[in-house]
Amino acid sequence: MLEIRNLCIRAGKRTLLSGLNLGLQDNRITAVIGPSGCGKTSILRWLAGIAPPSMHSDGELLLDGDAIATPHPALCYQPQNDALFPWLTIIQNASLGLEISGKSRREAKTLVAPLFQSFGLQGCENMFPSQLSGGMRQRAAFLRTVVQDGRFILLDEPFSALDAVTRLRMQKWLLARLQDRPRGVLLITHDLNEAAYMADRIIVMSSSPGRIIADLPVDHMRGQRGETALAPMRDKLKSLLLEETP
Ligand SMILES: Nc1ncnc2c1ncn2[C@@H]1O[C@H](COP(=O)(O)OP(=O)(O)OP(=O)(O)O)[C@@H](O)[C@H]1O
Repeated sequence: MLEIRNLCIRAGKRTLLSGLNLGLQDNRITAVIGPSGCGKTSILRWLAGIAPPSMHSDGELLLDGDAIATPHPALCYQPQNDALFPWLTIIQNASLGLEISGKSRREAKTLVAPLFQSFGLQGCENMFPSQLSGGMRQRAAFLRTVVQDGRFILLDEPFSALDAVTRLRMQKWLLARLQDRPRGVLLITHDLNEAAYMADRIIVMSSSPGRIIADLPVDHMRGQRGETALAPMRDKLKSLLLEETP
């Protein structure tokens, strides 16, 4: 269990978050939705230990009841922008997290290479990020994050740059991967259908300052949610967000 306790974030005189508490269960997908600017990315950056110096953060992070410092090897983070290094090839970028965690370059490439096919990146291994489309770069960043196999995976709009079919393919890939290797996932998304389709639990946030206004369990089994299950949840999320957005 990963627990955020009493997280306060300020940027200058502005309070973004004031006393946010959130527990994330192992092996569950928790989606976070909320209006633009309510602080979703700021929470993830804080969890990843990369909050910008212009923000002042205060709060406690506990893993199985013990306070931990960040960055922490149990937490893998995919930022909203792909953050690929332009001077590294795609396979070098995708292997980087594994290398940082102690794998040899060869070992890391052996683990990463077989996934290029499923990610639609076959043939791009030795290209540089500037030679790829935005959607391809986002998939490379997603690949880099999931292969690290952290106990908790923090995803900030991981599929936002993908076309509808590729997005669905990647969502299904992640669900299948989690079936084989259960992990806790914190998924930030603006796509209400994605939240309703993928998550076991959906947190709805409001802004100024950011706070949790709803914490909704999703009853149906992941990956087996047809339109009759998805539609009422989407409607509920939409009405909650409409109430909160001026
Ligand atoms: N480096 C920074 N320094 C100061 N303020 C920042 C910084 N980055 C973001 N902010 C401000 O913090 C607030 C929250 O931003 P954040 O990116 O966490 O929101 P968000 O909910 O993820 O938004 P979105 O859904 O648009 O990605 C915004 O008002 C933003 O302007």
